[in-house]
Amino acid sequence: MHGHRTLPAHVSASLGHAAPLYSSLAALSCATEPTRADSSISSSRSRVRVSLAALPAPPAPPAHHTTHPRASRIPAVPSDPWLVQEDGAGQISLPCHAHSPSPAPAPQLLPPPLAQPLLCLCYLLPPRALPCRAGVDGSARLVARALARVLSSRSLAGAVKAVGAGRFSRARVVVVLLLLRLMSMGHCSEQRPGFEVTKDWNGADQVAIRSPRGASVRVCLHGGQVVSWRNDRGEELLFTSSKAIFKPPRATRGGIPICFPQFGNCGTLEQHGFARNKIWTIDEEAPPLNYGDNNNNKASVDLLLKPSEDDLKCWPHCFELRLRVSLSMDGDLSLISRVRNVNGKPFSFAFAYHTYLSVSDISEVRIEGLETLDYLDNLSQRERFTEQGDAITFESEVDRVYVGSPGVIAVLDHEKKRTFIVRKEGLPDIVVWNPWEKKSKTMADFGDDEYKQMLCVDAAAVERAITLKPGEEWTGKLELSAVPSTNCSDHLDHPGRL
Ligand SMILES: O=P(O)(O)OC[C@H]1O[C@@H](O)[C@H](O)[C@@H](O)[C@@H]1O
Repeated sequence: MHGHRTLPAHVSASLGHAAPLYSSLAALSCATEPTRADSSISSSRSRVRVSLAALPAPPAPPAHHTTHPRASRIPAVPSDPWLVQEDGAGQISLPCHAHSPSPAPAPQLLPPPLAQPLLCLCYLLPPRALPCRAGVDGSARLVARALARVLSSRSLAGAVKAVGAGRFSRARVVVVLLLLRLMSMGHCSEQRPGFEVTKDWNGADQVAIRSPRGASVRVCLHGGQVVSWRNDRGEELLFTSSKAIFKPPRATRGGIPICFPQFGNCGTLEQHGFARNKIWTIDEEAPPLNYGDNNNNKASVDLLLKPSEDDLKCWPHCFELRLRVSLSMDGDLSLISRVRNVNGKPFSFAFAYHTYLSVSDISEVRIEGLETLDYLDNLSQRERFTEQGDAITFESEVDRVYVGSPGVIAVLDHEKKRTFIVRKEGLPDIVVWNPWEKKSKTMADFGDDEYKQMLCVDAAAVERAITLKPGEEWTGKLELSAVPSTNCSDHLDHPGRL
């Protein structure tokens, strides 16, 4: 049976904003050449073969697994968010099946006079102009060409002939092409690859992003908290306590809790503010970032927190707190937070990425980049001291706010021969915390000896509150890389690379 076909969700995701175009073309194809859409077609000239034939349907998702509306546009195979696969012989597989929570909408037929230039467009768009993941690895053009072939013919000329009878001057085709290209380029910088949404222990949504090389990050909507960051060998880079309590409204001991709008107990709110205890939402409509964040080669998810009625009672300021969590191809993790004042009057806040780094043994760890800085010692009523010359090492409890710190610091784990490079923007301070033995024993959600395996190094704005006037927005960025210690000097030599 041959009816109008929509593109599989996999393919739609890879085509991004261009997907409706291809769907329409697919519909046209089915209308004109019904037998071809379900069969494998080979082009001996191009050696491109596209198989739209039935592939095994993916297994039904487990009961605890939901697919977010946006995630329905991403591959069913979560380990491949970059989607389009291409083998050495130039073969592209476009699986027909992808589970989608809602029935696919019926495609709209394009009138041939419109379809003709659009088909040309499929052929002519350069990869970068396609606002999609496939564009990142350069295979969008191949997909477009292959699709066009499946739709109608083996060559552009044949395809155009098969699709429409209308005649267009070259100039008109070029104008349409340029317009569409401009439109797609506008979306290009903000287009983000997909992610997978599952449930955590408490039924709260959790977002997973995976890079093709195997690195991954998981973010919990409870707290907007990154709870796991793994490198491409699958090694966990963030610490989470074995005694962590994963139950809202308690903050989870580990990962990267967001401290907002208060840091510590310096204010009237609960310790570290309420953001880490709230349920965030996935932000489908995140506005573009004001400054350049090169999202190519990154997969990301945008989260949003707005104050509830209860929040407004204890902190009467209307805000929007956005968090973009991105994972690069290399496995670097970046967090970009934006706080917008949607209030009628100014407000001030503190902020910190309370980052629990996983270390081999705290006695083997040192921090470079904070030497000679002033710090406020939380263990001495925030008295101000100056760090003396050397890299910071650990022999007892530490709870300090290093003020006016540089944009890049390094945390070296001697035993693991691993260095965390911490880059930050918009966050002048670095908080360093390790509870050590005695305090560990007083913490219900922390193992007695776990202080040896963690070190909190928080990019933060603590000493001086950030003030926003009505309508103003603040941005604070953290980027984390974990590199072999032998390579870390490269990173430290380029402090401006954020
Ligand atoms: O137990 P919490 O609220 O997660 O805070 C842990 C620590 O977080 C650190 O950032 C603070 O500097 C410490 O003072 C605090 O003890």
